[in-house]
Amino acid sequence: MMNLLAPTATGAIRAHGLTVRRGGRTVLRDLGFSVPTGLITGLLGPSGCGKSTLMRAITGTQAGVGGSLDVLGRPAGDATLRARIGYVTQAPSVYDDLTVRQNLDYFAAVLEPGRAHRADRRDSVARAIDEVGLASHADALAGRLSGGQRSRVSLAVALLGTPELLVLDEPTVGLDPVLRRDLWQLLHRIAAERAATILVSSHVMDEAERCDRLLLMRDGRILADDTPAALRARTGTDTVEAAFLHLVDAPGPGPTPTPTPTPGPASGEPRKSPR
Ligand SMILES: Nc1ncnc2c1ncn2[C@@H]1O[C@H](COP(=O)(O)OP(=O)(O)OP(=O)(O)O)[C@@H](O)[C@H]1O
Repeated sequence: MMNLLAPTATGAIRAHGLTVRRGGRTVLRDLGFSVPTGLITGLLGPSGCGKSTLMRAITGTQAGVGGSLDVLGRPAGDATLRARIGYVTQAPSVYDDLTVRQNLDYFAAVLEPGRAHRADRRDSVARAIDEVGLASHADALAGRLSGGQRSRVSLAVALLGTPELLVLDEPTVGLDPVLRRDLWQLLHRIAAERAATILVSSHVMDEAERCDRLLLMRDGRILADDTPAALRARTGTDTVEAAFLHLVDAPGPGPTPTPTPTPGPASGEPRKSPR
């Protein structure tokens, strides 16, 4: 049986010897990893470890990138990838003086301009608003929404155009525990219903348990590329946070950055669990 939780040769993102220099410093160093298609991969690590830089490299918005980085079968930054990736940055651009629907209409028109696409745009805006649960707020000004609702507007913008890959930079920052849980449930629904690959960053280790796979980062390097269960088992710990600390304290050159194949859904970690 195919192992759904292990990276495959046709992973959505594949990096080899990936290095990024910013401001004269090497901030990502010789990264090698694979992000499997159709799963939620969490990119976790302390503030400043390089999560946003890696996401920028993946979305083709970062200069100074060396090594090999393939996204959806194309080199990162390739023009054909623009419509295939939805990217929500840490400072998402939502216009406060527009309604939710007007915000989405605007971004839809940028993505798919022209009168000929008007009906498509209307459908894709309606679908995105519905998917993020904002149908009842579609005509509310974005500036009057709560933090959780605003982050769902950003997510809806990223869903326009039916992207195959969603890259979300710390979408749960500033949300209370209930809103965080709701957003994770929404991400799992989107991954399942759209068969999309989601790469989501967080510096909150307890969010790791909500991911199908994890890339743990520290100081510009990948510490581990595994499932939460395999990480806990490999390090003999009860939580991903403890596993992370175990890896940080490990003597020598540290754990191998290459992915460890792990048991699939049949062995105890379901593909989609209620989160
Ligand atoms: N514009 C920049 N020029 C030079 N160095 C930068 C720039 N932006 C970030 N850096 C450096 O790159 C490193 C990685 O930063 P990055 O923002 O990718 O980390 P992060 O893990 O996303 O942090 P956070 O969780 O706080 O957002 C840090 O050492 C940071 O100081």
